[in-house]
Amino acid sequence: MALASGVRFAPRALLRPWALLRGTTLGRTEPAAGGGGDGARRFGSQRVLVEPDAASGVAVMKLRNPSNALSLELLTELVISLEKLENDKTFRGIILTSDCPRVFCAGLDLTEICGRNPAHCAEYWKAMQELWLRMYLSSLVLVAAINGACPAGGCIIALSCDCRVLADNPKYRIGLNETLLGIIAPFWLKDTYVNTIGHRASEQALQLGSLFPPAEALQVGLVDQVVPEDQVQSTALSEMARWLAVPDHARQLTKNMMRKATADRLLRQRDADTQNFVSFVCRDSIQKSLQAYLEKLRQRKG
Ligand SMILES: CCCCC/C=C\CCC/C=C/CC(=O)SCCNC(=O)CCNC(=O)[C@H](O)C(C)(C)COP(=O)(O)OP(=O)(O)OC[C@H]1O[C@@H](n2cnc3c(N)ncnc32)[C@H](O)[C@@H]1OP(=O)(O)O
Repeated sequence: MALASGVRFAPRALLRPWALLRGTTLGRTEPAAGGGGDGARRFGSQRVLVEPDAASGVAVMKLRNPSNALSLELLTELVISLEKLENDKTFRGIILTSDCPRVFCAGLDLTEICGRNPAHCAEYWKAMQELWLRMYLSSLVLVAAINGACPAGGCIIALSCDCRVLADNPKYRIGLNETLLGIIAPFWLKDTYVNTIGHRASEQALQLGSLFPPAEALQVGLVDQVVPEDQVQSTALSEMARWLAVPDHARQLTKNMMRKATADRLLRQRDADTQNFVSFVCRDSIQKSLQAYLEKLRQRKG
């Protein structure tokens, strides 16, 4: 499997991705609902459903994990689906959206880093880096159709796309709220934020752990459009058409020119970034606050 980073990254899950997917439908195709014609075959896995439309060259990728928390399995399945579409010259764009009601993506799956050993935390963080690198540098046009809450790691997934359309619902807030959980966004999340909304706005939003409701997200430039919920998908398709109207080679080289330095910074320090992450999250104090936070989330439900 070709990796965005070259040769250094080889988490067990990605070396044996199919082992994780035993019993799932990844690799199998089935007719899309209401489809059946050319290009209407969907494929997917337990946690990622892909609805490809060969005629338009656009695939809709739907996340369908509980709360779309980024578990190791979800990260792995996302990378595999992305790679599959990247390698198929039929496709020029992906619309990324959620199949879970009210949540686009809940960010890091905190159960992957709470009560786990350092080796697991390292494997998990490398998978997170890998997904970000692949999305951020993807040659395809990625449009995020954000149809639910989008905190922290969810916001990073959205920021890795080329364009963001957010549903106009005050509950669907978006931003990097790490500081409020007592954790710190690593430099590459910070860089992605700065590249999108600028230095001063990022400085404020990161320190305050701001989660922006739709109108404010639009104002600060975190999203490109805010539309009624039932128009998110159609607006994402219109945005996609606008981006696909540009010749691929020119758009791809320009994207690379804009993003490469940010990605290279992580590639140069990937191991150190992993070590920082692991030593930080494995501290007793951080483990205690993660535990308390997870407990709060579980109780809130009841
Ligand atoms: C100095 C060196 C520094 C080095 C770097 C160090 C650290 C870097 C780490 C930085 C990166 C952090 C990025 C992150 O993503 S942290 C995660 C942040 N995410 C959140 O805070 C979101 C928490 N979730 C929510 O706010 C809500 O769940 C919601 C997304 C708004 C959805 O609300 P609702 O629809 O009401 O769903 P529930 O709240 O009932 O949740 C359902 C279910 O899902 C569980 N859950 C939710 N989020 C997570 C999660 N992120 N991880 C794990 N599990 C989650 C929740 O507990 C419920 O579970 P049960 O059904 O089992 O009860």
